[in-house]
Amino acid sequence: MGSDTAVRIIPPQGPLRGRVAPPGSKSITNRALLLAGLAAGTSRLTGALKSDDTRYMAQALRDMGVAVDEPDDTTFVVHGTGRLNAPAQPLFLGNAGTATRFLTAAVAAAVDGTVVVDGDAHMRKRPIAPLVAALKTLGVDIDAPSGCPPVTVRGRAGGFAGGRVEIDGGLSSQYVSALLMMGALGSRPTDVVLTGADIGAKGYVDLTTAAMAAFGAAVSHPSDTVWTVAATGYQATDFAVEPDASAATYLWAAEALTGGAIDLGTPADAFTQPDARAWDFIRLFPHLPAIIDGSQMQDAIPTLAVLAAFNTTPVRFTGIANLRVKECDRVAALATELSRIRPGLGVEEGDDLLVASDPGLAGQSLPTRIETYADHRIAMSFALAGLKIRDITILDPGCVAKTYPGYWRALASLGVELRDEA
Ligand SMILES: O=C(O)C1=C[C@@H](OP(=O)(O)O)[C@@H](O)[C@H](O)C1
Ligand SMILES: C=C(OP(=O)(O)O)C(=O)O
Repeated sequence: MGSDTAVRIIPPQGPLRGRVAPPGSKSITNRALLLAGLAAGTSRLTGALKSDDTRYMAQALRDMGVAVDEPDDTTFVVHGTGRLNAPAQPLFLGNAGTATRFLTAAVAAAVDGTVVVDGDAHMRKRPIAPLVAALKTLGVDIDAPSGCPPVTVRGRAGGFAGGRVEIDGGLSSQYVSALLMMGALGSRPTDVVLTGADIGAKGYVDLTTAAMAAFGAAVSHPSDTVWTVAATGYQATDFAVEPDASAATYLWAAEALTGGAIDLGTPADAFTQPDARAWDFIRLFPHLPAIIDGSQMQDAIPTLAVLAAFNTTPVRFTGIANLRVKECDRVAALATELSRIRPGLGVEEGDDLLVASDPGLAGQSLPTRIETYADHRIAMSFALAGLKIRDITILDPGCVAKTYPGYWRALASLGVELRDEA
């Protein structure tokens, strides 16, 4: 499905039942790919996600001389050499925040030569200045004149001494993760010190340190705001990627909305990713609480916001300011598209999103063409509205390829009828 297509969701007659395993975690796949690429030796990553975001990471590694084989749909075999070559061209990373932020730091310590880290028009609007400033304090020769990609890094493999680096992770926890993964490449230990506002979704930093440990790194966390990374480098290893918790939220919500039973193959409490917390709310549907703090499960907010439209009482989402610097301004997109379904259904109040909620929406015909802003999560979450409301059409459905290329097939396999439209 290309960007000029659309898909209309036909609400199913009854509960959705069946088995759908979500794909591998984007966050974990991109950490594991990078760490495998930085290690000397062969690492086999199984259960991995193959999607736009992970293909950009894999291709960037290939562009820097790392052989990455793909023996099947869920496996990457990475042949690291312990160093990355300067690429002949800028690294093009689409709109993959993880790949862009993680590689910006890693290439400074692993490449001898100039690397331009770049992305598409959306990525060129996503801030990276705090990470660039932090890398400068470590002596890295780096520029990002617009404060967003493209970033030019003049790397010095073997030249990173480690030391102390301060970072404000208020806009993105990915800056913290990027510095941590770079930290193990120093000649001395690195202290990553958090300043400023608290980081959203600290759980992503935990995912980073867990992946680093699997590839032989040693990270201690002596206080809430400090991580110390030993100068170990990375060791190749075989690594199993867990399923994607953010992808799971759409399936949990589809189950809740239709009163169905979808077997994901992984119980909610088995995920280590932050978005799995959304289950604690989804299972309360249609009695979601009046206020939901989204700060620790940000990528699940589109799912919860669409679910909230069918709740018995209104829901205010707080702690979501940095949803404004994701693939699109998700606070604005959610308010606009909910209100396209019914005026006033979603309202922005400062950085909060207020969802008016109306269980009576279910069963109505409300012809609506949902703009998706090239944002996979807007497409996937509004498809859920189409399970209950007739004549919901999702524009640019192909944008789900960023993290869940099989999403529409998964819905179809559960019996949801999808009609392609122009
Ligand atoms: O570290 C990660 O894997 C991610 C961190 C979060 O981003 P921010 O840290 O930019 O909020 C999340 O939204 C993104 O999808 C994945
Ligand atoms: C914010 C997201 O992605 P990223 O920052 O990795 O591009 C996301 O997947 O919702």
